[in-house]
Amino acid sequence: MTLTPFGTRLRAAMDSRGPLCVGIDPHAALLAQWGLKDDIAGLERFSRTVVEALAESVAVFKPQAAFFERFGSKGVAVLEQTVADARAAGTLVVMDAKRGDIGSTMAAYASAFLDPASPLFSDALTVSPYLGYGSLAPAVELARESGAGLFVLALTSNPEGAEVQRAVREDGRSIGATMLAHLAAENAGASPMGSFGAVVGATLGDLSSFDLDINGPLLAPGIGAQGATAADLPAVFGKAVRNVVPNVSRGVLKHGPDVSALRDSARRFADEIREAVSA
Ligand SMILES: O=C(O)c1cc(=O)[nH]c(=O)n1[C@@H]1O[C@H](COP(=O)(O)O)[C@@H](O)[C@H]1O
Repeated sequence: MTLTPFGTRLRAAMDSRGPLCVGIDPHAALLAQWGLKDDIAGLERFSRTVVEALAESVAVFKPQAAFFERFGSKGVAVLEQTVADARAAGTLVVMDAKRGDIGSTMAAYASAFLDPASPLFSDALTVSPYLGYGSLAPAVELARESGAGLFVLALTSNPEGAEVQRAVREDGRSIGATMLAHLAAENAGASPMGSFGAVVGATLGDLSSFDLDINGPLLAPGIGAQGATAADLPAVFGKAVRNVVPNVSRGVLKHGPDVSALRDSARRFADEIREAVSA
């Protein structure tokens, strides 16, 4: 089965729903705050509530796999159901599993998340290129084949990322800039945009020294709990802001379990983003 390329599907979703991506991050502290137990039933209720509240309004959900994996196989079953429910409701799913390995093993990670026959098949997957961008080739190949996408960690939102990502190579280019250049090459010629995105934190301040014009999506975590705001987006991303998919997890999720409070919060973020991006 081959889907329409992820970049095309994402652009359509961004145009019709706005670009907001809500993270499904069932932190133990959030389960407690929602009055749920830190167990499978709590995890299941949390995830179902987020999908029911927001599946019709947001472009993308990004479930964070670790919060499900910590419950073992039953947690992974909830993750599968969450992905299936979200996709059945017409919302794109970016699986945040941050996979990255030597090529032969990367092929197995790719088939786990990017093969349409897999129970965990998602529209896109977050991947780490720090075993070398080339080690991601099996994932790039399978994504092209199935119509899925990737988000490659380029400039992450956390302060610790700089020691790797801003390190400068012999050719004078930073590692982060090199990842962006690889993605631009991957997306060359794609229209309306390619399926190979970069993760670039909204927390990073002025990024005008980086070429963010990769003809692909820029997943931008950091709004809300990590301190960035929607109003920061134009200053951080410049002209590339049109391709930004801002992610908010705790900033929205803390308003649950009340469905209308979750919806109001996501709507507020979406409005702020629209205002900032169109200004
Ligand atoms: O790949 C990611 O999604 C990611 C990359 C990054 O640089 N920073 C980052 O925060 N994330 C993820 O984005 C989400 C941010 O969550 P909040 O800080 O609660 O909005 C978490 O699931 C992080 O794992």
